[in-house]
Amino acid sequence: MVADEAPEAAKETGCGAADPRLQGISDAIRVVPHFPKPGIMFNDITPLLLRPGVFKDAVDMFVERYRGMGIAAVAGIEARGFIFGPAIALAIGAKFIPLRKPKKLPGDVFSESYALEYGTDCLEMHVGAIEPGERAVVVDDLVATGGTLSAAIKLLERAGADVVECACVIGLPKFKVPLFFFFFFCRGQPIYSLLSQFGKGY
Ligand SMILES: O=P(O)(O)OC[C@H]1O[C@H](OP(=O)(O)OP(=O)(O)O)[C@H](O)[C@@H]1O
Ligand SMILES: Nc1ncnc2[nH]cnc12
Repeated sequence: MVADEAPEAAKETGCGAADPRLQGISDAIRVVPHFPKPGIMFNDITPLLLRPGVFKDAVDMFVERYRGMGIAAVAGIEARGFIFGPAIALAIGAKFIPLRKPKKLPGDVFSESYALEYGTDCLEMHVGAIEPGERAVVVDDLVATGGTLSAAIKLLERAGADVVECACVIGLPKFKVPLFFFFFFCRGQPIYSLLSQFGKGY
């Protein structure tokens, strides 16, 4: 069942309000109140994954945006960035870089800690995964406070990468700085999200 508070198609994030695929993507997001903590409205993308056509629409929209842009690497954030990132990377001919939670990667790593809507966490990336000057896109399912994306951008920039954009299915207004600024930019990098939750009372 998909709750009617599901995010709306983004109006101004560059993907075009009229794209008919966005309604199906929006309809396939389930909002679960009070998960994993009281007060959190959890946006669950798993119903979308059960609809292959809708899942493909979401991946295709990212691929259409990033194909031909000289993107060398798609960096996916554990865990839900691992669902969308590899498909996008393969389709645009880029490598996939997993940005993992602590102590999962066996080699030398860069580490960045960050604050979450419901806790704190850390991301790690293998040293040598990306070369200085390579163009990268960061992929995740959702941006809320932007803390996770900020940590991902910091990791890539520490390795000398050129982070072109961050790509998410859902943008939630959990902003710590003025709304307009933060929705479109995270550490100076643009955020492209297919859906947004503006005006829904979050
Ligand atoms: O914009 P932010 O406030 O940083 O929140 C967004 C992050 O939160 C969720 O992951 P979570 O940390 O819950 O990890 P999980 O995917 O491993 O459950 C989501 O998949 C993003 O990575
Ligand atoms: N409200 C939310 N729903 C799903 N994932 C999240 N990550 C951070 N906030 C979230």
